[in-house]
Amino acid sequence: MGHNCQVTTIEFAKGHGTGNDFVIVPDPEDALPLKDAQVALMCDRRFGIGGDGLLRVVPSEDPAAEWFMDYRNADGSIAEMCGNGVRVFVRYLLDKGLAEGPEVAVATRAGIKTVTVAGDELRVDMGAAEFGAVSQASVEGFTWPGQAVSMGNPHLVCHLGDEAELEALELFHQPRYDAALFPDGVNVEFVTGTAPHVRMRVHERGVGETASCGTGACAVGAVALRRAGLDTGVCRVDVPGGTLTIEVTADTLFMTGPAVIVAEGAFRL
Ligand SMILES: N[C@@H](CCC[C@H](N)C(=O)O)C(=O)O
Repeated sequence: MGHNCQVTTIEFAKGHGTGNDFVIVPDPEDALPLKDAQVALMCDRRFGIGGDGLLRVVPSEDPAAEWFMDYRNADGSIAEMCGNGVRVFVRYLLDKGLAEGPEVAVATRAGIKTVTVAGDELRVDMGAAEFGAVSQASVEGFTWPGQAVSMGNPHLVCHLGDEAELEALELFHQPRYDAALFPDGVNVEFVTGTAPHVRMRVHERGVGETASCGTGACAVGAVALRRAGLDTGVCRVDVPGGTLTIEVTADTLFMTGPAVIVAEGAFRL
């Protein structure tokens, strides 16, 4: 890559949702099956474009949706779902005239997600949070109990004592977790506050600490409501990059938040 004269250029856009940023690669012919190393290079903040993940826009094989979101983490690994990513994906489709609002169905590895334009923001039917075992996570010798939650992808939601503890947390490295419970890795959220308003930081599988994680905020909102004794309700989740609103209903969970496209270009691979 980059050492011979043959240069391939790849059209891309760049977008973010509450600071969780993505390289978007339109691939309407499904002709660019990017290798892990190529994804990692494009997501590299010094040697590439920079992003927490990559969203390849490819035709869907499911008749219920026109487009499939091929989501990859910054290290090139595949994840089942990305909540901020799906809003950014739909913002891109709408901007490019590849889909018509106000409701857009997107195929993902975690099934079809319906995204609805809600003023300046986008609201996603994420499907119900699935609660798993109680486990724990450790950072620098400190251990907190955590609740396993699946939003299609795996999460471990840990409640901390106070804001100072959350601020002081060192999330440069992957927190330690029970590898038997999460054989494919896990996204770990650290939370303070109680529903209807909580704050979180997150260490994402395949990425590191990010400014936001949509599926993580869904897991955190669902756990916060349950801890408050509520089966349904609304919880505001503040992340370092902004705010997401989580609504739990009797049979599903909605996430509402911003999605912005900030740049377009051609990457020389
Ligand atoms: N940032 C995403 C989650 C991306 C996938 C995650 N890192 C995983 O490996 O499961 C979101 O907004 O949900």
